[in-house]
Amino acid sequence: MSQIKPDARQGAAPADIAVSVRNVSKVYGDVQALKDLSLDFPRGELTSLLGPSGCGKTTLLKIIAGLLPATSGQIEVNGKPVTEPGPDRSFVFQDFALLPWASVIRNVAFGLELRGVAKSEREAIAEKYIREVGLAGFEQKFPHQLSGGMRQRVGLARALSVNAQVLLLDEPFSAVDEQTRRKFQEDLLQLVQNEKKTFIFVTHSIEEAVYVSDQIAILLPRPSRVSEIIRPSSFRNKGVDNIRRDPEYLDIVDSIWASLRAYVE
Ligand SMILES: Nc1ncnc2c1ncn2[C@@H]1O[C@H](COP(=O)(O)OP(=O)(O)OP(=O)(O)O)[C@@H](O)[C@H]1O
Repeated sequence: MSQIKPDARQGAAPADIAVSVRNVSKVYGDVQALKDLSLDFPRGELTSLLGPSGCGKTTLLKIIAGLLPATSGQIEVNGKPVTEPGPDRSFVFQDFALLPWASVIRNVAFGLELRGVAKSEREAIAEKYIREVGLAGFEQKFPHQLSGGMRQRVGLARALSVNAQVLLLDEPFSAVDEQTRRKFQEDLLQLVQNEKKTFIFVTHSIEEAVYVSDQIAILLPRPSRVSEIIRPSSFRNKGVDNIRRDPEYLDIVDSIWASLRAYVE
């Protein structure tokens, strides 16, 4: 692994940066949620934001999505300042945000429908991503006929089908059981490899962050700042079944827990 202190990050992170967060602060009334936070997200990689509850992870994700203005500082996606939501980014919400009256295929194709893409074309694209997230055969089902985990996959397929280059995932696996969660994590690794998109992933789980990430940004609270950036190196290509017993994986999990345990009330 490489551990990068935030102020030394430029030297060690890959040069091809898809999303750059520079000196971002966010104040809600008298709560300073983020303070002078800077962080780079390398293109084609998955970066996790990990930190105690209330440390501003969702706030940062929403600012990158353009759903919330920063109080100060800049965000750039592919070198362009973010001022509002745009087609280059897609947010997968914690609570699914599916259309209850629409079938899986219509839900997945919905972003393309809004963009005026013809029905046959958008359904072909939706089919591809429905397969890729493991929902083949469920195209004509409705959200209430699916488990929470399956609904989450519909949200992910919808985000992929609009071909956004940056996918923002806010605790996408929090509502599913442990076995489903593990399967999702494996699938996510595969998706990151296949899709070459930039994933920004919020999670509360140290193990999950280490399992799925190319880069982990540890955020500490009150006010939120980046305390450490960790880039696991040795286990990523050893196969999904071997990661959890890899010595580097176990070391990183332990060292993150040592950093965060003081913040658990
Ligand atoms: N709309 C809001 N108005 C006022 N304060 C807010 C608002 N949204 C978030 N906050 C505060 O900002 C801080 C950061 O919240 P945020 O939800 O970004 O943290 P988080 O790390 O995502 O938390 P969690 O892990 O619990 O989801 C918290 O103190 C929270 O109470």
